[in-house]
Amino acid sequence: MKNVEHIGIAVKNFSEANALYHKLLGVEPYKTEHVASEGVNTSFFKVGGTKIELLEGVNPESAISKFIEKRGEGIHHIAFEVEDILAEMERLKGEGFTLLNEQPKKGADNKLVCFVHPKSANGVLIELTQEIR
Ligand SMILES: CC[C@@H](C(=O)O)C(=O)SCCNC(=O)CCNC(=O)[C@H](O)C(C)(C)COP(=O)(O)OP(=O)(O)OC[C@H]1O[C@@H](n2cnc3c(N)ncnc32)[C@H](O)[C@@H]1OP(=O)(O)O
Ligand SMILES: [Co+2]
Repeated sequence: MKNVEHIGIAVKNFSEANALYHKLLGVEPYKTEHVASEGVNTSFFKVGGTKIELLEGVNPESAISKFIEKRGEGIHHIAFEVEDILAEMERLKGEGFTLLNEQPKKGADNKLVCFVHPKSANGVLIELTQEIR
């Protein structure tokens, strides 16, 4: 694992949350992206060497909508950047973590991603990300 690539924050109102983080961080999001496969709208803010990813669910089945329904708004996941996602998935499986996808899938911001179940990681949803080269 290289660095914390982003922190994902679940929000109810995307435009209000973007305005708030703009005020908080003093920068505009450098990108917004709809990811249909996850049922989310995302926006990304650069902060130091990492990023904040705001996530809004666009349908009730989205992981973000379910999370907000159960637990309210807030930190949803931590994403770590990896050099070789397949190798890292194998390593984590070997260490007893529960992976939520068998194969890397396309995430936002030009990344391949894989999630680790929060129940196998002290209640924290972990995302592995590898840049698509
Ligand atoms: C935009 C793409 C990508 C990127 O490029 O960055 C993203 O970040 S997408 C982000 C959204 N996508 C995902 O989160 C995909 C992975 N998540 C899942 O597969 C599911 O959300 C889940 C983690 C398996 C939970 O789904 P499910 O079991 O259907 O939901 P429940 O509501 O029943 O939850 C079960 C249990 O887990 C707790 N939970 C759920 N989400 C989280 C979380 N983010 N962090 C910590 N705990 C979480 C939930 O509270 C339930 O616990 P109990 O109530 O104790 O049973
Ligand atoms: Co993410």
